[in-house]
Amino acid sequence: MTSRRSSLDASAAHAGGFFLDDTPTEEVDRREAVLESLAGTVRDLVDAAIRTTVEDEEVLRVRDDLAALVARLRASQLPGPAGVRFNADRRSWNWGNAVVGAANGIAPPLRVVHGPDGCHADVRLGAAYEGPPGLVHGGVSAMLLDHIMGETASGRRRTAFTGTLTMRYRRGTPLGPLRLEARVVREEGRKIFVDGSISDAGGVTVEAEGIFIQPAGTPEFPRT
Ligand SMILES: CCCCCCCCCCCCCC(=O)SCCNC(=O)CCNC(=O)[C@H](O)C(C)(C)COP(=O)(O)OP(=O)(O)OC[C@H]1O[C@@H](n2cnc3c(N)ncnc32)[C@H](O)[C@@H]1OP(=O)(O)O
Repeated sequence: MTSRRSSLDASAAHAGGFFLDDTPTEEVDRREAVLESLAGTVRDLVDAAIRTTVEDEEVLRVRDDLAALVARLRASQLPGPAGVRFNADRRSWNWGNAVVGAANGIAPPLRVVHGPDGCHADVRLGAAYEGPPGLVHGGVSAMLLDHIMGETASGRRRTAFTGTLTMRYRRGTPLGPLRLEARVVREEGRKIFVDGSISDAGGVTVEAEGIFIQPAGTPEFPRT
């Protein structure tokens, strides 16, 4: 088995909280597709584990099989979290991210679409995201909005951290298909004010207002 650490870790040089990594875009794309397919199966596993009704003995056999699979993946590991990396092409990848991480089986994952008036994402949340019966956990709603609003503030050209996030839960958000939207309302110096929402087929379920801050001294790139 080939270890990826040599190219995806040793080449990385720390740069302002992000990692400049010299892995060629083609190799990043290939590895991402492989990890993404694994994460999809892990996601399916999480849902299956929550909803299984098979007998106890079978659950315990599956547990043992899974422990053996985990040991195979542990044969070669990064020393810590995956971090955020980018290369000279400005191809960035954050495979462990809690919301969009391609390798993260507990990320929904959100696929954020950047448009001229803001960002949106369509997502289907299943049993793993339940809070009240049949409804999305309020913290999950906040997490997803935090991410899409942060990405909107960032605009793929600067770093923007959440300073303040205010949520208004108008009604329960049902598990199932949902749309998230976010847009920049205004900017004041390093502060970026962003509105966001989650909707189901019946309209808005959660509204949010956020103040995102571009940390002092961090670079701003031209829009792509
Ligand atoms: C190319 C790159 C692409 C990158 C893509 C990445 C996309 C990722 C998307 C990820 C999305 C996920 C996102 C996440 O999950 S981000 C993770 C969650 N957030 C954090 O961990 C942030 C922690 N906090 C900090 O790091 C600092 O406190 C920050 C950076 C926020 C400000 O520290 P800084 O030292 O810079 O601040 P300053 O004192 O110079 O003040 C500057 C101005 O800001 C105003 N202010 C300060 N604090 C707050 C506040 N809390 N609310 C409202 N306003 C605040 C302040 O009054 C002042 O205003 P004014 O007096 O000038 O009017």
